[in-house]
Amino acid sequence: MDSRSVGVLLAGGVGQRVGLALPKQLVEVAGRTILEHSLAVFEGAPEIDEIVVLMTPGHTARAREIVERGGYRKVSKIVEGGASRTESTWRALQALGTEECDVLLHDAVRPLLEPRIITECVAALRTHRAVNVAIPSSDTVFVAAPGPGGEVVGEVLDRALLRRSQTPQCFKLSVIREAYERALADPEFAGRPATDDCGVVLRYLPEVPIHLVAGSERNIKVTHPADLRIAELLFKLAAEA
Ligand SMILES: Nc1ccn([C@@H]2O[C@H](COP(=O)(O)OP(=O)(O)OP(=O)(O)O)[C@@H](O)[C@H]2O)c(=O)n1
Ligand SMILES: C[C@](O)(CO)[C@H](O)COP(=O)(O)O
Repeated sequence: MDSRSVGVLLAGGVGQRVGLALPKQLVEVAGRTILEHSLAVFEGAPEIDEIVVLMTPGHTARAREIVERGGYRKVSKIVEGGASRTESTWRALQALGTEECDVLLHDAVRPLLEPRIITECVAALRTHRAVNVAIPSSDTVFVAAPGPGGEVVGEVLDRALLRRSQTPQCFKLSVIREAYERALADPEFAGRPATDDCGVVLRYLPEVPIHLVAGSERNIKVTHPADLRIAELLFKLAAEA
């Protein structure tokens, strides 16, 4: 029998880099909030049984309104997010309890996620315990090094080996829970946090291979003000296609 699959929408951030009064997931793009675009993708995915939303403190009532008005029946919980992305993930794991399931942790601010990626992630979790979504880098990437007048180009990395992580990042619940329990027990974790959930698994459960599913250039993370315009354009192009 297939496992229950839970989509976790991480929407607990404040959107400091976008710099608006509202968290960016509550900003409207192409006629609806970014949060609602992401909700719609998970609600419409036949592989997803349940959705848990992590929302910025002070905005859970708005999230509930969006969920109720949009009729997103798979949403089982709206939980307050933590002070960092990893804290929000941990809160989501606590809200899920201990019964084994597949967990797909998604940045709510990636509203252009394609259903194909969810399908492939859920399929991959039948044979793998951890799955990431990634794309190759089309830019050359190097390590910046301190130089005489500021930063200079340090080591140029082998681009053929480089990938850019996206979301959803997907795990058996027992795996991601164990990784987080070890991270939270490590006094050094707070001072050197991971920038994504795969980073937590890689550091604390290195014996678990993280299988890769191909992401998409469209699956952008709305991070800076220009990304709102890019997302709008991508939705427009999709509607015209
Ligand atoms: N405490 C946090 C911080 C981030 N996130 C979520 O993680 C995703 C990726 O984070 P990011 O793009 O960094 O969002 P913000 O933290 O809101 O942005 P910023 O860093 O510019 O403040 C977003 O969907 C965001 O809402 C979260 O659930 N809880
Ligand atoms: C999880 C992530 O989207 C993978 O690329 C990224 O690490 C999130 O970074 P952010 O600084 O929290 O936006």
